[in-house]
Amino acid sequence: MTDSLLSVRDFSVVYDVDPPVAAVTNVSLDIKRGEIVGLAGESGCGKTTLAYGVQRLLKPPAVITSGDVVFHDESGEDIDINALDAEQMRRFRWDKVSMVFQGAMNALNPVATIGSQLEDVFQVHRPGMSRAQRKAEVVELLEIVKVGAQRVRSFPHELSGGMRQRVMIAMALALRPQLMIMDEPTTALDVLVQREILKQISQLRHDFGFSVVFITHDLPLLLEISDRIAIMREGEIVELATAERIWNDPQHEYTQKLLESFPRLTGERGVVVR
Ligand SMILES: Nc1ncnc2c1ncn2[C@@H]1O[C@H](COP(=O)(O)OP(=O)(O)OP(=O)(O)O)[C@@H](O)[C@H]1O
Repeated sequence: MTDSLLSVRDFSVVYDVDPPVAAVTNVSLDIKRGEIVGLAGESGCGKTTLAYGVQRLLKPPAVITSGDVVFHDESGEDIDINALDAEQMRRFRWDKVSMVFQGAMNALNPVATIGSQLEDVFQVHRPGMSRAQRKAEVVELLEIVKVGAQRVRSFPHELSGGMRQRVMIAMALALRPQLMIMDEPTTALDVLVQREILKQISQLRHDFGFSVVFITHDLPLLLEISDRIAIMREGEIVELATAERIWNDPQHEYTQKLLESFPRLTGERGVVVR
């Protein structure tokens, strides 16, 4: 089994508008098994387009103009994502790769309990599961993400933003995927709640062994949580290195500028606790 979980080669996406926007240009990236890769860069640099693109989640006017994406499954099989049909892709997305979207916590159905929404995931993707098994899985998930099983009958509005986001993480975790893509998962939350959730994501990946692609414009946050960080600028990855290296010895001028743009990093060393 290879150490690499997802290999992206020469991946490019253009928005076919007038004039066309080259949102992602020739990106190559390997995500290793069990690692957290941060994707950082200013708004509009192409982070979301890249993350959605590799999962074939983009809609017109987006056009993938080049690139290969291969998923190295834990079974040993290599899955060429370009070659999957719509149904295979749909299954792949939840089973192998799951996603926590920007503002996901507001995507919960307001008139259904969180327990029933979690159960739905199993009903759709594990149709052979009994009702009792589904309920047991939901209880376990709520415990894992520290929402607590007693909340199973709560409606989304009865939970805080942080709790709702934990429910979304539980949903993304439900089918035990090998990769979780998180797009600004904590941006809407206050700093303390954000920290707790980050700690938990880090702990969960140790417990379950999945990899994480963590997207945010918040570089200080990525320095804390990531093993490696890819710095994106205008559709290209300009630097990819360990978090330590990005922090202590950034090579690219743009990375240096980006680090300087965060006042909480330019103060005393050691502001970043890893
Ligand atoms: N539907 C679209 N039509 C045309 N251009 C688009 C479309 N969606 C995104 N773009 C452009 O593609 C580029 C990359 O956008 P993208 O949303 O991927 O960046 P991002 O780094 O994720 O930004 P943010 O952090 O604000 O989400 C930007 O220049 C954006 O304006």
